Amino acid sequence: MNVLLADADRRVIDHVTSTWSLSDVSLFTVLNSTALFNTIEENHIDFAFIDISLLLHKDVDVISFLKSHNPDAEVILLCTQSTAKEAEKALSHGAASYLVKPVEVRTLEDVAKKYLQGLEHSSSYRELQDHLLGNLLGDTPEMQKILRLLNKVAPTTSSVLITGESGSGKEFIARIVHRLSKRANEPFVAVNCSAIPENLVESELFGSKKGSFTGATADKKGLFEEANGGTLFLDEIGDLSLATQVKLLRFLQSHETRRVGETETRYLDVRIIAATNADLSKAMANKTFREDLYYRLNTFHLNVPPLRERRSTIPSLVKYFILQFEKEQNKLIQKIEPAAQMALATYNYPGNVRELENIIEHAIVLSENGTIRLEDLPEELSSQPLRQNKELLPAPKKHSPSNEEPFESVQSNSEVKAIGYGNPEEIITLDELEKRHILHALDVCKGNKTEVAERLGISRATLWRKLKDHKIEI
Ligand SMILES: Nc1ncnc2c1ncn2[C@@H]1O[C@H](COP(=O)(O)OP(=O)(O)OP(=O)(O)O)[C@@H](O)[C@H]1O
Repeated sequence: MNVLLADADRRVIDHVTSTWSLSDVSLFTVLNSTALFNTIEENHIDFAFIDISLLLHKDVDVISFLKSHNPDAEVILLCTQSTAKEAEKALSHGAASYLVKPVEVRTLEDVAKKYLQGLEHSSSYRELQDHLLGNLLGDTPEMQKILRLLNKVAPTTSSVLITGESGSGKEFIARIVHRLSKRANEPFVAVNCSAIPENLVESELFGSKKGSFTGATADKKGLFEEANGGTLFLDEIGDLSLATQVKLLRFLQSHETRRVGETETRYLDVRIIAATNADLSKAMANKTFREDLYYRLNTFHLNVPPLRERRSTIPSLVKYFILQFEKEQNKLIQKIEPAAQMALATYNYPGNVRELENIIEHAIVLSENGTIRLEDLPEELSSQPLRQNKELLPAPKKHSPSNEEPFESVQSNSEVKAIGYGNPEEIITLDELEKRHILHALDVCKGNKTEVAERLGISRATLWRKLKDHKIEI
C-alpha cells in the first residue's frame, strides 16, 4: 500500500518520516502542490493525508484529481483548530474525515491500517458481492472492480460518473448505487439530457417562475428539486450545453440552485450520478465539455464493460429476463433449444444488455410449447454466429473412431475461441468446452446425430452418452 502525506510544514514531514514504523506501507511525503500532483500522477496512491492548505491548486481540487487516478483512494484531511471548519466543509469534496493537528504518528498509522483492513473485510461489500457476483453483473475482473467501488461509493454523497456503451447497464448500476445508499427511500430521478430541447433544459432541471418565459404559466419545480434528498441521474451528460454545465458545476460546488426567473436560491441535498457513452476527454479537448465539471463528476468513475466482454453473465441474464417477461406475457418457458442457446451465447450484442432483453421478450412472444427455438430469435442472431464459426473452423477432418481427441482443432485455434467461445480471457472448464462444441456441431449438422458423431470422430453411442451427460435435449 502506498500512503501519501502532504504538508507544507517541513517539521511535520521530518517527524513523521523518522518515526513511521509500518514496514509494509510505503510512505510518500510532499511539501508543496506541484510535488503533490506529480506524486499522484506517478504512483498508485491508496491513501492520503493532505493538509487543508494544499487542497486546491490552480482551481483543481486535489481529491478529485487523486480519485480520477485511483477511485478507491481514501483521503483524510489535516487541519488546525482554526481551519477545522474549512475541513468539515471540504468533506463534501470526497474526503473521508479530518484530523486536527498536532497528530501522533501512531494515529496516522492506525488510521491507514484500519483503512487497509476495511478494504478487505467490509461486510456490506461481501453481502453485495454474494448477491450479485456471478449473477446479473458477472464475475469478470472489471465487474468485480465495479462491485468493490459500488460498495465504497454508495454510502458517500460523492458524485459518480458512469461510462459505457449504450445499453450496457449504466442506469441499472446508478440505481444500485442509489439503492445501497442512505438515500434509498428517497427519490431517484432519471433524466436523459439529450432528450430535452436545448431551450427547455434549464427550466426542466432547475425549475422556473411563472411568467419567466413564454409558456411558463405557473411556478414549476425543476428535476433537482424533485430529487431533493435523493439521487439525480443525468444520462448523456456530454450533451449538456456549456451554459447548463456552468449551472451544474455551481450546484456541485454550493448545493444551491435557482429557478429560471427567480433571484432567490435554494439549498438542495441531491446526489448526482452522471452517465455518458461519449468520449469526454475528446469533448474536453474540443472545449465542448468543461474540464472542471469533469473532475467534479469524476470523483468516482465506473466503466461498465460491454456485454460481449462478460459473456459468462449471459445465462443468468437470460433467466432473469425470461422470469420477467413470462409473467408479463402469461407464458411459461421450460427450455431453450440447444441451437438457440448456442446463438445466444455467441452473438456479439452491439446493443448490449438492452438488446438481449429485447431478444428474450421477442422470443417469448414467438415461443411455442414452452420452448424457445432458434427461429424465435431475430435473424441477425441466429445466422451471424454460425456463419462466423463456419468460416473460422478448419475444414472437417475424417477422424478414425479411435481418435480420442475430438476438440484438438478447436483448442488450437485461438480465433475460434475468441469468437465462438466468448472472451479470449475467459477460461471455461473442459466439460463446458465439450458441451459447447457438441452444441455447435449439432447446429452445423442441423441436428443430424449420425453426421455429428461422424464429424466429431466418436461413435453414435458415445454421442448419446455425452448428450445425456450434458443434459442436451434434442
Ligand atoms: N446487469 C443487469 N441485470 C439486469 N438487467 C440489466 C442489467 N444491465 C442492464 N439491464 C437492463 O438492460 C436495459 C438497458 O440498461 P440501461 O438502461 O441501464 O443501459 P444504459 O447503459 O443506461 O443505456 P443508455 O446508454 O442507452 O442510456 C434496462 O432495461 C436495464 O434494466
